[in-house]
Amino acid sequence: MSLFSKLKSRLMKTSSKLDEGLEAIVEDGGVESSADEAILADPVMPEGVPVEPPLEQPAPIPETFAPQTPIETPDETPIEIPDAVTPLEIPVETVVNEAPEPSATANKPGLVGRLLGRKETQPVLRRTLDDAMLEQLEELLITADMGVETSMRVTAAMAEGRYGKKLSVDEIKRLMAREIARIMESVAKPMPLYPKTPQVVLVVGVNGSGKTTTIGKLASQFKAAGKTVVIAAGDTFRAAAVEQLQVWGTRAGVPVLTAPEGSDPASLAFDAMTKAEELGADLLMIDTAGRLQNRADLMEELSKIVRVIRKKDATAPHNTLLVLDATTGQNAISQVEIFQKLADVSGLVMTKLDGTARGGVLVSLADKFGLPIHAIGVGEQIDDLAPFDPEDFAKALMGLEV
Ligand SMILES: Nc1nc2c(ncn2[C@@H]2O[C@H](COP(=O)(O)OP(=O)(O)OP(=O)(O)O)[C@@H](O)[C@H]2O)c(=O)[nH]1
Repeated sequence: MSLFSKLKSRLMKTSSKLDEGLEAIVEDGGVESSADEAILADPVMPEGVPVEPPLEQPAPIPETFAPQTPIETPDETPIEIPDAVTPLEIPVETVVNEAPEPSATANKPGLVGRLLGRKETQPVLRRTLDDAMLEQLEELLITADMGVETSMRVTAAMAEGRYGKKLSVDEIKRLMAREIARIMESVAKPMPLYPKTPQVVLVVGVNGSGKTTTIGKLASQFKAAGKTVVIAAGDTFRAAAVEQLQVWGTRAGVPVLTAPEGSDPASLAFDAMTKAEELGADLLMIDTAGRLQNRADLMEELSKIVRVIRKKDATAPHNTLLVLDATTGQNAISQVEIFQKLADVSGLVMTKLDGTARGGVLVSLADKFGLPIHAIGVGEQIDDLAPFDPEDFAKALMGLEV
């Protein structure tokens, strides 16, 4: 199964919610019209046109992490990621030359066609885009957790130049997917890898958001890329959290450094730095506690970890990943606001996008904060961490085919 098909099947809850909603909206006052009517109404959106304008070059294949020019050591060459980690299944856009010319899409058969028995195009239900319809579309996006502002932005963009025109469900989906992909384009950035080692990755987020699982998945991908990884179980106050991380370490084949229950997480982080240096590790991933009940304590805990690791490397941590749970919907927005105050968040990973009808929250996050989205979690298995591709995501969210 291609990565896109997998993503699409995993995002089914959000897309089917949007699908059902869109059908109900178009049925409400929609009239049947021939398929070619849309072309007359809106020449820029013939059916089958790709969401994005055709690319001259094939789109780059996204990964959950990427080599990048170092901050501190600009002379060193970026690390090369072996092909083993390239998500080979990701389809490269091949639709470039397949978009039919509008005239070719107006495929009502002529006399010869009719004589040869070609069928008339099936009539499609379309509704005229007016204020009432726009309001309904906006509400639908809000129910998928896209947030009020982002939902308004998406519907306003799709309405531009199309007010009073007739639109079908499929046309609305394509217009929306195009706008969503546009909003998310600038935040789709794989996690940067630096030549400086050990690269310290601090992983933050509320308990249960999927930090442990994401660390395990990332460690497994790094390992497959030939990197040496060390994990530090920084949530020393919860034995269950440490055990869970050990399970993931075993799965990924990566050592997990632990400390006795209740010991100082900063001291563990310091020891982990020492160990990672001794082992010549490329990456040190530090799990942290996510108790928001006492924010002052958590802030102190996180800043102490940072202070201590900076004694060994003044540039650390090199990444601070905030892990967010998609099933919390708009609550993820306030989590970003809180963690931005607690730590210097450098990028996001959104988990549990499978099985939730609230996948639109990622669009809202991208629109509101513009923080890089490195990867998305689409299941509980070790390989269920996908690179974030805005176009595939937008299409999957809207239930469209590539
Ligand atoms: N369906 C699904 N479940 C996920 C995903 N990521 C994590 N989970 C599940 O979410 C639950 C919590 O994940 P953890 O990784 O333990 O979360 P945590 O943030 O480390 O939580 P604590 O250990 O309590 O701090 C587990 O049951 C995971 O299997 C995902 O992408 N999809």
